[in-house]
Amino acid sequence: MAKEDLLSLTIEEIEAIVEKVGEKKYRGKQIFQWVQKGIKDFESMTNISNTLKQALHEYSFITNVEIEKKVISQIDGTRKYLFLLEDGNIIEGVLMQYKHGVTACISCQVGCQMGCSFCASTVGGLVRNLRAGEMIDQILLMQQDFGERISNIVIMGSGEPLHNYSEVINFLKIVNNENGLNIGNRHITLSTCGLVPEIKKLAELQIPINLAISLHAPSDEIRQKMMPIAKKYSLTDLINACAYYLKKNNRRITFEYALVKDINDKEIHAQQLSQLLKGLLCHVNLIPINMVDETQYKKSTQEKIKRFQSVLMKQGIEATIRREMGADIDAACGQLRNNYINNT
Ligand SMILES: C[S@@+](CC[C@H](N)C(=O)[O-])C[C@H]1O[C@@H](n2cnc3c(N)ncnc32)[C@H](O)[C@@H]1O
Ligand code: SF4
Repeated sequence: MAKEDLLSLTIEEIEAIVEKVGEKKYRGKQIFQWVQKGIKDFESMTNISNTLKQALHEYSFITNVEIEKKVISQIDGTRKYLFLLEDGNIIEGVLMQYKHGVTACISCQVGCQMGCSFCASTVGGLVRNLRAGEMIDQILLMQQDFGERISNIVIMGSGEPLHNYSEVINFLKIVNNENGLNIGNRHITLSTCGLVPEIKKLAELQIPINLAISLHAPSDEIRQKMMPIAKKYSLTDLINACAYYLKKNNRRITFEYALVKDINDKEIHAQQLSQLLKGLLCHVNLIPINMVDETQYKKSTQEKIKRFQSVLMKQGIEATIRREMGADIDAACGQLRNNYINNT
């Protein structure tokens, strides 16, 4: 039997293991509390008997991610981390300090298969999915390193969360548990490039997380040039899935729109976008595109971005311009990892 990763399991799943080896069910909760505190060895679990520790050794292990490198912004204290997984793979995480608390941005896959033309995370393709425990450990490590409670999570590092659906759902269950990190669903944002069937599946679960859709284009034609997923699902399919999500959850959806010079940043594009989103309970987050070595895209000017915003606002679509965090350590998402891999 393959050993189970305790950090990837819910209390109920650990209870099942504990009962299988003839111990009392409540021990499951105690073990969950230890692993979710970041304890990595069974010996430190002081309220667990030696017999149970022996059984845990036999049937399970605890994920152990390590910090490989850390860069701290001199401007706003934003921290970028490279994490080393047990199989030698490298992923990225970011910690940002806001007035309303500390936010952790985590990865959900090593690399990404989706092939968006502006994104550094997809350059080497998808290596593998992360387990829920590997997502939890990124948060535990950043929290430990920073010394303050992380109150918000964004699943916006490398990878497409809805392409690693079941482990991401497990992660949401675990991170929300009051015996563990206890981060409320309303403080969690899941960002997706728009996998339509999975958006509908997620809608059915009615978990009150924030959903962000990486839209980036007002028409199928432009979106297909930027994001291969747009060839599989049209904007009509995507917007219908969002409407279904809203019907089930009644929580405002965020649309992310990275402005690229001359590609999607003209007034006509803002008009088209307003038409597309009319009537939806939503908010548009305008992002100056981060330039990635591997692509030819250029940033729109601040003036153009402001004009784009004002067209949306005039049409009644709420829009904000994302504040850049850690501008001095600004490596676009996935870029830090790529540079590291290329130079080692
Ligand atoms: C790296 S993705 C991970 C989550 C998910 N795969 C998605 O696409 O939403 C997080 C966000 O970063 C955006 N992004 C990726 N590359 C970017 C770039 N070069 N400049 C600005 N935003 C970028 C994505 O479009 C997405 O909105
Ligand atoms: S933007 Fe998201 S979906 Fe697209 S390649 Fe990057 S990580 Fe993958």
